[in-house]
Amino acid sequence: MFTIAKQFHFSASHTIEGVPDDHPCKRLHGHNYIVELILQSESLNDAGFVVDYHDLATFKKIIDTELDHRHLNDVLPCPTTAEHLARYLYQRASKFWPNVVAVRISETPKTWAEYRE
Ligand SMILES: Nc1nc2c(c(=O)[nH]1)N=C([C@H](O)[C@H](O)COP(=O)(O)OP(=O)(O)OP(=O)(O)O)CN2
Ligand SMILES: [Zn+2]
Repeated sequence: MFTIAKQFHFSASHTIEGVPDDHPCKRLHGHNYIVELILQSESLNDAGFVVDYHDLATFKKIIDTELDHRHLNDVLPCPTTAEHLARYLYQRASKFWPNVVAVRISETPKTWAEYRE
């Protein structure tokens, strides 16, 4: 099995509503998010790729258009946690690349959340 991954970046603000009032994430704040898109395949195409990294430019466009420099609470129809964001982007990506296996989101250098089916 071959696995590839590519990182993408965006900046956005959010609040998390479902936490106690004294939780810092209830306050308006932002992150420089890192998104990792992970794809797998048992075979390679004629060029020797799972997917050409260049073809993932469509995913960058989705992130830039839908998430970058936005308030995530206005975008996602669910809590704006890293977990939900990972699932949202997995579902967007898997429409274009059926061999997406996971999306991983980092809000800080010390944390990540991943969605895979
Ligand atoms: N399981 C989750 N926990 C938290 C999420 C999340 O999306 N999923 N999000 C947040 C905050 O939005 C933000 O990411 C802060 O995280 P935290 O690691 O607490 O960041 P800090 O820089 O404050 O961490 P230090 O403890 O200072 O290292 C919170 N939890
Ligand atoms: Zn946050």
